[in-house]
Order: sequence, then C-alpha cells, then structure tokens
Amino acid sequence: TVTDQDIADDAKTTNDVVSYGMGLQGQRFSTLDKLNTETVKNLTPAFVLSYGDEKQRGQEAQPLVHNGKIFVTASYSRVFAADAKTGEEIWQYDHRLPEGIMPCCDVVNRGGALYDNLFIFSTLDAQLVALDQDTGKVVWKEKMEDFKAGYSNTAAPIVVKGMVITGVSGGEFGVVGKVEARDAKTGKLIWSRPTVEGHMGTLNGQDNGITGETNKSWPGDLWKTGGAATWLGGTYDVETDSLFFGTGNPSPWNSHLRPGDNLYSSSVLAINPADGKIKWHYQWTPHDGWDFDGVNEFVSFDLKKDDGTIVKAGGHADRNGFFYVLDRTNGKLINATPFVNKITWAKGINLETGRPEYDDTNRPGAPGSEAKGTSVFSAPSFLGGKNWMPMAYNPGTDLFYIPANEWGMDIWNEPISYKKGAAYLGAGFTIKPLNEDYIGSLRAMDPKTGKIVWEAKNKAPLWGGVLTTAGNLVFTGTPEGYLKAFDAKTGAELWKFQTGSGVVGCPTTWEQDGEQFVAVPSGWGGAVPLWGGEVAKTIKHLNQGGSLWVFKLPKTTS
Ligand SMILES: O=C(O)c1cc(C(=O)O)c2c(n1)C(=O)C(=O)c1cc(C(=O)O)[nH]c1-2
Repeated sequence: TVTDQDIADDAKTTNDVVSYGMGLQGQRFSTLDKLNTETVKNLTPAFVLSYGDEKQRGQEAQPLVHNGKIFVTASYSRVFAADAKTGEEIWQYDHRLPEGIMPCCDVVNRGGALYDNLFIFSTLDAQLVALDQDTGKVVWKEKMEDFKAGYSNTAAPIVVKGMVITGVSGGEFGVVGKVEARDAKTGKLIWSRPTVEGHMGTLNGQDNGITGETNKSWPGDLWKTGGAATWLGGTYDVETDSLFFGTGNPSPWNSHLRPGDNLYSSSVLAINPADGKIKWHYQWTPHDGWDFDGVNEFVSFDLKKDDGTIVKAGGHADRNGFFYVLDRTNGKLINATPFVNKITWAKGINLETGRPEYDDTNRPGAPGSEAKGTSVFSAPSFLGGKNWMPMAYNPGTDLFYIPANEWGMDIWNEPISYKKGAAYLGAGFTIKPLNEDYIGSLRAMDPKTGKIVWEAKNKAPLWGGVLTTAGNLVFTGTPEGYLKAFDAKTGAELWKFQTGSGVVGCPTTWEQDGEQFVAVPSGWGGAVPLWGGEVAKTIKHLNQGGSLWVFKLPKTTS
C-alpha cells in the first residue's frame, strides 16, 4: 500500500513513482543516473502493452509504478495495470461512459493517484473513481459534477494528507471551475473551492466563505457561468504547505462582454489544504481575450541567487508565452520573460505592478449585434506557447525544460449567449504556423536570467510531457512518433525510438532489480488535430495508436 510518507518522498525514492509530477512539487526530476549521457545509447525496449480496442485517441497519461506493478490511464477513461518488468497485463478497467459527454479537446486522461491500496482517477463524465490496485475492482465512485452542463474531468488527481485533490474541465461550456478535496479512502467530500469570484466554498458540508467579492471583477451575472476550469489539476509544496492550482480561461472568450479582471480566471491559486481557503493568487492574464488558460503547472523550486541566497520560488510557463518566476510564499512576481519568439498581445510584464502591458490593438474587437468583430492576428495561438504538457526542472543544471510551440492565430469575436451544455465561446479562430520548418521547440530556460540556454526544434507541435534526470538527460516525445533523449546541458539529441504513433504522454523512470526503466504512452491525439486549423492539415498523416512503451538499460551495459 502507498502511504502519505511514500508520496512525500516520491521525488527522492527511485524504485517507484507514486504521484503525478514524480513528486508533488511537479519537478519531474529523477535522481537516477545509471542511465546517462554515456549509457543512453544502450536503452532498449523491454515491452509494449497495447490498449487494444478502436478507442485510439490521444494518450496523455503519466504512468505510475508501485510494488512491481505499472498503472496507466488511457483515452475514454480506461486504466491498465501490468507487471512493471514483463508488461503482462494484470487487469483493465473500462469506465462506462454515458452518451453526451462533452470534453472540449479529445477524450484524454492524464493519469491517476496511488493511495493505500487504491488507484484513483477522474473520468470524462466528471466522476472520481477509486480502484483496488490488485484487482481493478471499484472501491468507491463519486460524481463531481453534471456532465450534461458541460463538465468533464481529464486531470490527474494528487493526494495530500490523505485527501485526494483535483479540479474539473468545462471552460468552453460556461461551467464554474473548482478545486475539491475528498477523503482518499472513502471519496467523501471535505472541501470545495470555486475558482470564479462570487461563488461559495464549503468545508465539511458548511459554507466556508465566498471566493473573492461578488461582482468586484465581473459585471452583472456573468460570474455565474464564468469558467476558470481547473482542468490540469495541481501541485503541492510541503515547505509552504500550499496547493497550487491553475485556472483556465474566463467564459465566454469574447472579453468585451465582461469588463474587469474576471478573477480568478487565468491565474494560479495558492490554497490551504486544511480548509480550502485561497492564501494568495497571481493572475497571468487579467481580462483574458485570447483563451490563455492559466492552468499550466506551477513547479516549486529553489531559486539560487548570485549572492548565494535561496528564494522559495515557483516556475510557470504560460499559454500566453511568458515564463514566470514567483515567490511561492506570497505570490509576488520575481521575473517574467518570453519563452517563445513572437508575443503580440502584450509588450511585456511590468515587474513593479505584476501586470501585463497590453497591446490594445491586438485584442479581438467587439462584435456588433450580428456582425463579427474585428479580426486580429495574435501570437501565441490559443493553444499556447505551451499547453497542458508538463515541463521538467533539473536541480543539477538549474534549468527548466519547456515543451514550447511557435504559432499564431486569426481570432475574432461573435455574439453569444449562455445555454446549458452548449459551447460558450463567442469567438472564431484559425491557427497558423509562424515558421516553415518547425512549430515545436524543446527549450531549456534559466529561471535566474530568463534566457533560453538551448533549444531542439521539432516540425510538428510538441504535445508530450518532459522528464529530466541526474544522468543529465531530458526525455520528451514527438507527434512524429519518437521518444527522444537530449543532453540536459547542451540539448544534443542522444537517442530516439520510433513508437509507431505520436507520443503525447509523460515519460517516467524508476529502478527495479538494479535496472533503470523508462516508460511512456504512445498514441497521437489531444487538441491539435481537433482545433489546430491550418496546422492540423499539415499533420493529418500522423497515425493514431494506443500503447504503453517501456524501455530499460540492461544490466550488462549500465
Ligand atoms: O477549459 C477547459 O475546461 C479545458 C479543458 C481541457 C481538457 O480538459 O483537456 C483543455 C482545454 N480547456 C484547452 O483549452 C486546451 O487547449 C486543451 C488541450 C487539451 C489536450 O489534452 O490536448 N485539453 C485541453
């Protein structure tokens, strides 16, 4: 069974991976170094587990490993458990999905959480399900929200102090985002914290204070359908005892309908795990008008200053194209620098005020009663300088490794009114590449200077998570089907393997019986083929799939 201590130690222990992010801070760093810049050439396939079925859509999960078993979620709310060494399947769970689910951006799932004898994950019909690790049988199942109102779940939950904590998806349907904490052993709700200003939180079944102040940053009734979905889940930092949850776009996209900052959309919230109260927030894109969801992971790390002092910081690469370093004790902005080459919506982030310096001519115009508003060309595109795929931080190189994309979009606004369970955008768009030869670029970012130290370009947009190790390696996948390993210091490509379908999952690593393993799901999908506009056309030859690839460094060559 998995204990709170096992989870707290996850980033340090090498024989298992029991949490999303490979440690709750989300650094995706492994201390293993048998596999390194010298030995990676000997990394060989150990097994491949096929997910079978016709359900071959985006496979975005991060596998978990415990007690000789590997657990991985798959598209359409499925889970597989296999022997971590041989790949022999132990059980498979197929969640029965009702007609009419409304995930915006493919039928993905990003992973589960291990606790006690449970594997806990969230489903496309907005439920949380806990399975027995040995049998795959349902132990408890709780409905988080009404899928008919546009709610769904795609995020991997985390477990903190015996509570399973996660968010909801549905920002394109005018839902109200929230973070929920439940007893991990029973599924019973402990607290709930809505992420749109004006809504009431709860603790142990009692009212627990309104989020913000009603109508302070939202006009009229718009906060009632204000979005700010928490669709990527969160991270946790034990040193400040804070949960960090990002929030998505305000609804609808047409910003002219909602003058104000529209708190707490496109923000990060530091939440007290004891009662679900917000300690501080930082808003990446106040009054967002470009669908710059701020959900991307907030990764706690020690910022080493030149004078030798260490700042308890957090790093975040936003969809809006800026990389931010905040003081994680209070949410104060330390630095914000572009990690993509072209940003049109803001000239920069003012380090005094902490707010963007908008280019007002780059906000799509207000529609008349029927006409569409003025269209503008904006970069990044709404799919972001970086989307959901998690970056990694290596405390050895002191670098963040960001899976970035260079693209822009034509975007315009259209009239819209709210209807339950219908898309609530009020905008139209076409994504366009900015360069002939590449969209994706894996970038090594120095958080102290905000400088890009190296980059590795990729023709298709990068859509997979990143892993870094003490062996000075960085792993990530490509839609073209490769899992690749790079030198963490120079960016030199050292190894690659063709998995047969696009890699948009999260690689992970562990050690078993003296051998180091690397696992990654393969299966092309996610938002790009659905929403990628002109980009989607150029990559429609990429094949779908659905499998878990596991590699190892054989004993004889380590
Ligand atoms: O606002 C939301 O609730 C919401 C949810 C999701 C999701 O759950 O996958 C995505 C998005 N938004 C989104 O904006 C987006 O670009 C996106 C990409 C993906 C993906 O898995 O490829 N999901 C989502």
